[in-house]
Parts: sequence; C-alpha cells; structure tokens
Amino acid sequence: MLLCIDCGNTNTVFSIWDGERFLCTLRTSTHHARTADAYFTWFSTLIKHYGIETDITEVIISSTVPRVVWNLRVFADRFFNARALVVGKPECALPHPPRVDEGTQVGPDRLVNAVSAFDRHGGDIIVVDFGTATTFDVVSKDGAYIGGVIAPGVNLSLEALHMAAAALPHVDITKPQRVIGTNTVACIQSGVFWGYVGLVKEICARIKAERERDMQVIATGGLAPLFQQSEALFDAFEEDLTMHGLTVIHQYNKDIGNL
Ligand SMILES: Nc1ncnc2c1ncn2[C@@H]1O[C@H](COP(=O)(O)OP(=O)(O)OP(=O)(O)O)[C@@H](O)[C@H]1O
Ligand SMILES: CC(C)(CO)[C@@H](O)C(=O)NCCC(=O)O
Ligand SMILES: [K+]
Repeated sequence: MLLCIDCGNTNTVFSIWDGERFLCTLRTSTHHARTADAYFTWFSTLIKHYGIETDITEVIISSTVPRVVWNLRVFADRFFNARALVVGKPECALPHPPRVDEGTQVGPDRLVNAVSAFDRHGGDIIVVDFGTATTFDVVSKDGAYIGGVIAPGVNLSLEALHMAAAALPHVDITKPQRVIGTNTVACIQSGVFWGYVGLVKEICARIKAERERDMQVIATGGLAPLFQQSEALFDAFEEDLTMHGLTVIHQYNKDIGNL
C-alpha cells in the first residue's frame, strides 16, 4: 500500500491508497517541529480507531513547507522501512516537466494538481485550489504545468483584516444572501465572498483569453463547494485532486523504473 502525504502551509493530509481506492484520509495541522515519532503516534492511533488494516510499503510526499520534509522522511523510513519519493526533488520524475522561468521552484502541490487534472481530464485545464493561498495552475494541451496565478487564500484574507484593523473581528467565511452588509460581520463576509467570486471569474476569463481557447476549470480545496454555490464557477469540484495526483506520480516513477 502507498501512503500519500500532502503537506500544505496550514494542514497536512495523509491518505492510504490500496491500488484501487483511498482507505482513509487523516488531517493534522502543519508544524515544522513535529517529529517522526509524533507523526506515528498520531497516525497509528487514528488507524486503530478506524479499524483499518494497513500494510504500507511505499510513501510519496508533496510538501509546500521544506522544513517538514526531513521529519516525514524519517517517519517513512523508521516506521514503514520506505524511502519516500518527494515531489519536486530531482529523483522524482514528472510525466511532463513544467515550462516556467529558469530557477523557478514551482510549489509541489501545484505540480501534483497539474498531473492529476491532466490524468483525469486531458489538457487545456485550469486548476483552482482554495488552500492557504488560492492558486490557479494552468495545464497545457500536452499536460505540462505552464504557469498560473497566486492570490491570498480566503481564510488568510479574513485573518489579515482582523489582524490589521483594530475594530474588525475574526469572521468565518459564508455565502451572504446580499451584497450590502448592514453589520460589520456581514460587510466583511460580503467583501471576501463576492470578492473571491469576482477574482475567480476574472482570472479564469483572462487565462482563457490569453491562451485563446476554452479551458475546463477544475476546483479543489475545502472552500471550493462554498463558492460553487453562488454560480457555476467551475466545471468540476474534486476533493481528492491532489491525492490522486500523488498516486499518478508514484505509478509513473514505478513505470519508468525509477523506484
Ligand atoms: N464552510 C467552511 N468554512 C470555513 N472553512 C472551511 C469550510 N469548509 C472547509 N473549510 C476549511 O477549508 C480548509 C480546506 O483545507 P485545504 O486542504 O483545502 O486547505 P488548507 O488546509 O487550508 O491549506 P493548505 O493545503 O495550504 O494547508 C480546511 O482548513 C477547512 O477547515
Ligand atoms: C503557492 C503555494 C503556497 C500554494 O500552496 C505553494 O504552491 C508554494 O509555496 N509555491 C511556491 C511558488 C510557486 O508555486 O511558484
Ligand atoms: K492543499
């Protein structure tokens, strides 16, 4: 079995792939100081709680936080006797190398999203990922990541308002019924919710215009369904997009004899 680890700036997600389906998905907050032993304590407790029979022999990691990789590698090595494949490292091959400016370190989560979307839908795709940042990953017709857009994440924008303005409270995102807020909370929710609806529409329209073609828009990340409620911003929502991409990249490295 393959353990897929997707480490974002806010949350780290573990998912076990048995070759046909994901047996479970476990989420913890990202802490660079968490040790391999601490990961295992947490992981084994939950696996036992859910009564999952696991036989993990392989591990793949995507991490947007470089400092956590070392402890995750030790975790894979110590507890599963596995040498982890780490996306973005030279030893991890990708089906299509990214076409970006020389010296650019594309976020591994974005590379994984591009591979995943191409595997499921073919090329000419925009992936919108609502994580710590809201990212747009542009996938060419032949499946390469060719660039994109990075905007502040929804929760980050809400947090920034609260942090910077003494009179603004912490607010959770929700879909407001109206645009004109008649209290502070409603005003903030309107600004962020409708602001992001506009941001997604405008950026996707401009990407399509720049590429001079229609493109499918695939959304992922916990907040995507909330935004889809307003109007059809995306052609599809795929909760497991990044995890699926990790399985595809792992299989690709096996197929080319890299593992
Ligand atoms: N209705 C909602 N209101 C507020 N937050 C939500 C809602 N639905 C999901 N979320 C949050 O969205 C986030 C989705 O996680 P996701 O993995 O997409 O990104 P992240 O963990 O925030 O960022 P990163 O992957 O960069 O660490 C979770 O933190 C979850 O608590
Ligand atoms: C943009 C984030 C933070 C989104 O998780 C991540 O992909 C990242 O750190 N990227 C590095 C820069 C880039 O992707 O161009
Ligand atoms: K993510």
